[in-house]
Amino acid sequence: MDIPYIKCHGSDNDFIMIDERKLEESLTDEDRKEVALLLSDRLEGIGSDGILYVLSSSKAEACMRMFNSDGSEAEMCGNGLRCVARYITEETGKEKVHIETAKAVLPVERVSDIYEGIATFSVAIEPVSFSASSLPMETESEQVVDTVLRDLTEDQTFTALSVPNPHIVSVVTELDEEVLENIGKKANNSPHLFPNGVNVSFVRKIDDNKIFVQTYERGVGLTNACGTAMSASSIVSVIVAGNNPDLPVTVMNKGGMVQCIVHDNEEYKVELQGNATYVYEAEVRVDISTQSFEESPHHVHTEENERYSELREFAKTEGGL
Ligand SMILES: N[C@@H](CCC[C@H](N)C(=O)O)C(=O)O
Repeated sequence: MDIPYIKCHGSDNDFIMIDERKLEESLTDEDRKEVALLLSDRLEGIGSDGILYVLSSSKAEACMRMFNSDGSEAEMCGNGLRCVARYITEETGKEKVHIETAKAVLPVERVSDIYEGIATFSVAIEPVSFSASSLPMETESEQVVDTVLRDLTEDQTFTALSVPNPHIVSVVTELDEEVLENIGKKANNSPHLFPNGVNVSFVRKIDDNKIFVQTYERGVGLTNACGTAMSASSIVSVIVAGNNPDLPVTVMNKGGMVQCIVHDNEEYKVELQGNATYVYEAEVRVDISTQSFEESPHHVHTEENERYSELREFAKTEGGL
C-alpha cells in the first residue's frame, strides 16, 4: 500500500502524519499498530515518536488517532494534535475547527506566532481528572496529590492526573534525566500500580509561571517534549508550586517551548499553544504482511525546521540547558 505522509513535530516531539482519507485501502487497528512499529523505528524505519492518523469524523471536521512508537494507542497527544490542527485548518481554510479524539471533541485554532515565523496552534487539553481510577492507578486513596509513591522512589512526591491520558508529575529542584528514565521504566513495569502504563514528568520551576518539563513517555521512553505532559505539569505547578491560573505558564522543554493556560473554574482545562512544524512530505510503500517498506527517494522539504532551530536555541538558553 502506498502511504503519503508528512513528517512533522511539535516541540521536537516528532510524528509521521498519515491522512487515512487519502489511502486506497482502509487500515485496521492491527495495521495501524504494525505501521507504527515499522515506520517509527529510529534505526530500521523512518524514525518518529509515533504516528498521527487523520480520519473522517461525523462529529467534527476530522478525527485524530495516535499510536506510540511501540505500537500502543494513546488516548490523546497534545503536540500531535497541534500538527493535525494545522493540517485541517489549512485544508478547510477555517481558522478554528474541532477534532475528534478518543475521549473528547476538542476545539483547535491558529493563534499568533509563539516565536517569529513559527506557525502556532492552540489546542484544548481535556477532560482533566484527578481521580486515580481515571488513569487508571491502583491505590487506596481517591486522589494522589504531592504524595510519595514508595514503589517508585522514597525521595520525591508525585501528583497523578489524566488529561485524559495518564500522567504522574513530580516537582523537583534539580532535574536528573537518568533518575527520570529509571522511574519512568519502573512505573511502566508496575502493572499492579499502573495497569495501562503512565507518562512520568519532572518539573523544575524557573520563575513565576515559567517551568522546565521533561517526560518519560509511556510507549516511547524519554522524548524531547510531550504536550499532554506539559499541560499536566502546568496544572500541577499551579497546585503545588504556586503558579497562577488563567495566565500563560511558559513551558521550556528540550525541543523548544510552549505556553499553557490553566483554567481552574469548575474543572481544570488547559489551552496548549505551540508550534506545528512540517519538516518534509514524502511517500512510503508498506507491505504489512512481510513487515517491510520502501521509501520513495523524493522528499519535499520545507524550510520550517531551519527556521525552528532559532527557537530551539532560544529555549535551550532560557531553560538553562
Ligand atoms: N507526546 C504526546 C503524548 C503521546 C502519548 C503518550 N506517550 C501516551 O501513551 O499517553 C503528547 O504530545 O501529548
